[in-house]
Amino acid sequence: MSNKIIAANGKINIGLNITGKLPNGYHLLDMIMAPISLADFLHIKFHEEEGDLNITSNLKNIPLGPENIVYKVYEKFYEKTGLKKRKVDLYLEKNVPSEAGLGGGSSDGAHFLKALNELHNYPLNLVELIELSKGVGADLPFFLVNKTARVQGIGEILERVENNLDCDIILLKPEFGVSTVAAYKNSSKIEKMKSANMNSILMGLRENSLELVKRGIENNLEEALLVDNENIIGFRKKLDSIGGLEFFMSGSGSAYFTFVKKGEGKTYLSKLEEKIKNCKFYLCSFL
Ligand SMILES: C[C@@](CO)(OP(=O)(O)O)[C@H](O)COP(=O)(O)OP(=O)(O)OC[C@H]1O[C@@H](n2ccc(N)nc2=O)[C@H](O)[C@@H]1O
Ligand SMILES: Nc1ncnc2c1ncn2[C@@H]1O[C@H](COP(=O)(O)OP(=O)(O)O)[C@@H](O)[C@H]1O
Repeated sequence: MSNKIIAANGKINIGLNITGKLPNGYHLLDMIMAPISLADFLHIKFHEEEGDLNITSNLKNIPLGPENIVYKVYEKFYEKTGLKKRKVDLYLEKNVPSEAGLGGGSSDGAHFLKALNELHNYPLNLVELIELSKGVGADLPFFLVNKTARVQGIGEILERVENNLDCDIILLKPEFGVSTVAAYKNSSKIEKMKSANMNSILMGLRENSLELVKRGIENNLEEALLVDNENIIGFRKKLDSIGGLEFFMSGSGSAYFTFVKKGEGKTYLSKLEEKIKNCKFYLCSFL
């Protein structure tokens, strides 16, 4: 038997353009994704004998059976490799809020897949891992590389990019969630979507220029939700009324983030806590 504790970090999307749609309904994307220090922890006990995966967690509002992303990865890994299923006990210590656009569940799944592949002495290479994980969720391939990257395709085409942005990140998670499916569905209601300026974002990340990064950010999924999602419309209004800071939605939301100067995160966070109610705040950094 072997025990492991693995950090499964979250991510933020820095700019998200929808560039097309596949016959299967999935959308083609062009976005920057960056790993952040906020993380879940996978407490894994791998047994010698054959068996099944048993998941427990500190959270009660996520599925702990076959609907859990980690369970889906477990099934697919053994199906693909043909190896005998190991008995595994997993305690999922959740810190990344769910339905936030921070990739919480996706990261759990991708990190568990890497641990399974290592346990069995690497039967799958990175291309095979990406192919397998993409079938579980579009956000999983990013976490297999887990470095700041330009992400295209449905989420499986990854090109690492330089990220020298030296700042504190404040995440804001309002108490409501957002359905990723609804966000994508809504995008077809918009004639002409704004477009994130990837060159400005990439240059800003490379040159550590917050200005260049912020100037380039647009998120087509936020634009889509602003069509008729009352929760997002109300929260966006609230954020726009706060002077001095710019807020950006991560992925399909409902979490937003803002960049502040390194070391000033705590001060800004307490000011925001006074101004915005029914919202959780997280101070973190790029990983
Ligand atoms: C929006 C993004 C941006 O990074 O992240 P989150 O906000 O979820 O963190 C991802 O595209 C979400 O990836 P993920 O959450 O893994 O999506 P999946 O489970 O694969 O798909 C859920 C549903 O979202 C839609 N979907 C997802 C990805 C994609 N490229 N096109 C889509 O249209 C499909 O309707 C799909 O059935
Ligand atoms: N390991 C997991 N952690 C969190 N949510 C999970 C997990 N497995 C499945 N889910 C389900 O996936 C959805 C949100 O997944 P998550 O990746 O946390 O959100 P997002 O993709 O918006 O960042 C929720 O409906 C939740 O019930």
